[in-house]
Amino acid sequence: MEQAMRRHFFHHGEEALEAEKKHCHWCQIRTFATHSRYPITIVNTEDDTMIQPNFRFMDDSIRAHDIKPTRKEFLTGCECDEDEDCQYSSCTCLQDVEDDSTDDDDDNDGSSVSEEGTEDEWGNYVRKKAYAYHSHGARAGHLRSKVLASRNPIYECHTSCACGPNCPNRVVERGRKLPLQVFRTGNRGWGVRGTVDIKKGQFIDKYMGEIITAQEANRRRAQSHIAQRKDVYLFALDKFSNPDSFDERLRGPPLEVDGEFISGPTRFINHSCDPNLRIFARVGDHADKHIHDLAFFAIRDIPRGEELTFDYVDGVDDSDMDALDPEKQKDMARCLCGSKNCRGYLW
Ligand SMILES: C[S@@+](CC[C@H](N)C(=O)[O-])C[C@H]1O[C@@H](n2cnc3c(N)ncnc32)[C@H](O)[C@@H]1O
Repeated sequence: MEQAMRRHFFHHGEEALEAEKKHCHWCQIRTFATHSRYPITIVNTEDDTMIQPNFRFMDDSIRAHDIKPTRKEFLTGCECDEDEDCQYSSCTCLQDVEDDSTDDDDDNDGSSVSEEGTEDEWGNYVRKKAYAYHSHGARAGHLRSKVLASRNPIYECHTSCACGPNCPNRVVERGRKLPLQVFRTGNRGWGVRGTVDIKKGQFIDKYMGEIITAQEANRRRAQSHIAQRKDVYLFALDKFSNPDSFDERLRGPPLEVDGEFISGPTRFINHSCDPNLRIFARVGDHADKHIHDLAFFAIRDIPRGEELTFDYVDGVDDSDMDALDPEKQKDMARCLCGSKNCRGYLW
């Protein structure tokens, strides 16, 4: 680690080393557009281990050649005149929001949240807020508690919309706004932490990787030398999968994201049975539901330096009690999250 770091800092300014630079993780993260404001750092104070050399840092997912972009004529966006309008149920980007009922007091950020067409106590018409975020004060742009506690998808405005880049409903679209550190843990390989305090509801980053078909994902599972462990890097984009959908791309087996060899820092986030993050499906253009984003948000305040974790089996019923069966335990991976409510096994 020390040697590779010295090589990077003292030699990778030289032109002749292009081939070597391509494989240097520090050079890869330096190319990120956000590098100067929100850098990714890599540290190892535990041992001499390096991140595997065949891993490549990227700041967005890449689509496999056989995954065609949606045809232009199917792309649609909202036609809101003012950016501010994109918080309300009248914004067409929010037409599929499932639960846009009034929010709880805990989330009251001082703005009006009410049923559409109702009047407030002063007789003013109040529009129904439908977007997922707080709009005012210190929590502006943070996910509301009600959404955080749900497994609902997040619908955002995007490049085909009439609203501008500063529209409040473009939090994931605007990208990561936090410096993150990939660090060597004492017992679980690499992990990730924030180098600043993180607030409940704050967007962390997307899970990135190669977006591939289900067939290709299965081929990679079968080929992987870590066999069933390959699953830990493959995320199915199945939030909108529906055998009855009129969109054939939602009827078939979903696309998957493989972050094992090409990904961003979130690929190094470890599991905890008492996690501080959760993944949400995020949609921009409604014609791209089959290729939705996977966005990490903080589910509680996280002080700087605390390891970021999510529950690898969040929402999956583990009631078959395999973890109590000594025979099955032999094939299971022991969980080292150290939390009080640890289930004992990862899978
Ligand atoms: C997605 S990777 C996370 C990054 C990984 N630590 C690394 O060094 O590349 C998942 C792997 O990390 C390890 N891991 C993650 N959470 C763990 C936990 N709570 N207990 C034990 N191992 C864990 C397991 O080896 C798992 O297969």
